Formats: sequence, structure tokens, C-alpha cells
Amino acid sequence: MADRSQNAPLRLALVAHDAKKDALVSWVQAHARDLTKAELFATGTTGGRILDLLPDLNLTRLKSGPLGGDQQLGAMICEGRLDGLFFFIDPMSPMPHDVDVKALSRLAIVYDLPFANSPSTADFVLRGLIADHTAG
Ligand SMILES: O=C(CO)COP(=O)(O)O
Repeated sequence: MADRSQNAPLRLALVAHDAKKDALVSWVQAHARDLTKAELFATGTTGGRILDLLPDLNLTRLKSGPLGGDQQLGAMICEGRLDGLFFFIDPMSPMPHDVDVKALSRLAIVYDLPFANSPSTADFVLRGLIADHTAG
């Protein structure tokens, strides 16, 4: 994780493809207590779905994924402005913006950013990030 003050909130990105949005929203709801303390960034439609349910979260909505939101998050990764990426990818449907999906995933790997693609992995990644953050 980037070297930051223990008091600074975790900066987490939330993204889900349409078939996975329900799963991500449920996951966010289940972890709302922890996520309330974080600074959240989401692609446009995903962020809207989350804020419909949890309007008090500190969440910044970026462009929709296919309109550049994935690339905005990629830029944030390059600039060291994210501590984790929760990207629930739909492995069953072809995506017209597959290049953006690949680019975002690739940058998460290039920069060794904690990166979760499913609810069970997301549980572990969030727990690890919080433990690491608390340990300072
Ligand atoms: O397509 C996405 C990620 O590749 C997600 O974008 P939306 O949250 O705008 O649907």
C-alpha cells in the first residue's frame, strides 16, 4: 500500500459489470460499516447503484466504464491514488469495451494493487487492507 498516514482513509475502487452489479451492491451492503470509513471511487453506473442503497457513503462517481471510467481508475492506479480495486468482472459475456477491462486489470497487476474479482476474494482483500492500515 502507498505510504500514507494511518489516519488517512483507505481509497478503494468499486466496479462491476451489469451481471455482477447485484453481487457487488450486496457485498458493499454487507461491509457498509467498514466502507463508511473509506474514500470510495466507482464507475458511473456501479456508483449510482451503490449510492441508491447507501447514499451516505463517501463515494465519487466517475464516468461509466465503457465511456472512460475504467481508464480514469487506471490513471488513479498509475498515480498511486488507490489502495485497492474491487472489480467484479462478468466472465460470461463479451464486452464491447473489453480493451478497457483488460487495461484496468493489467494496471492493477503492473502496480501490484490488491485486486478482488469476486465476493469471497473481496472479503479477504478488504480484511487484509484494514489490518494493514490499522497496523500503520
Ligand atoms: O463497465 C464497467 C467496467 O468495465 C462498469 O461501468 P459502469 O459501472 O458504468 O457500468
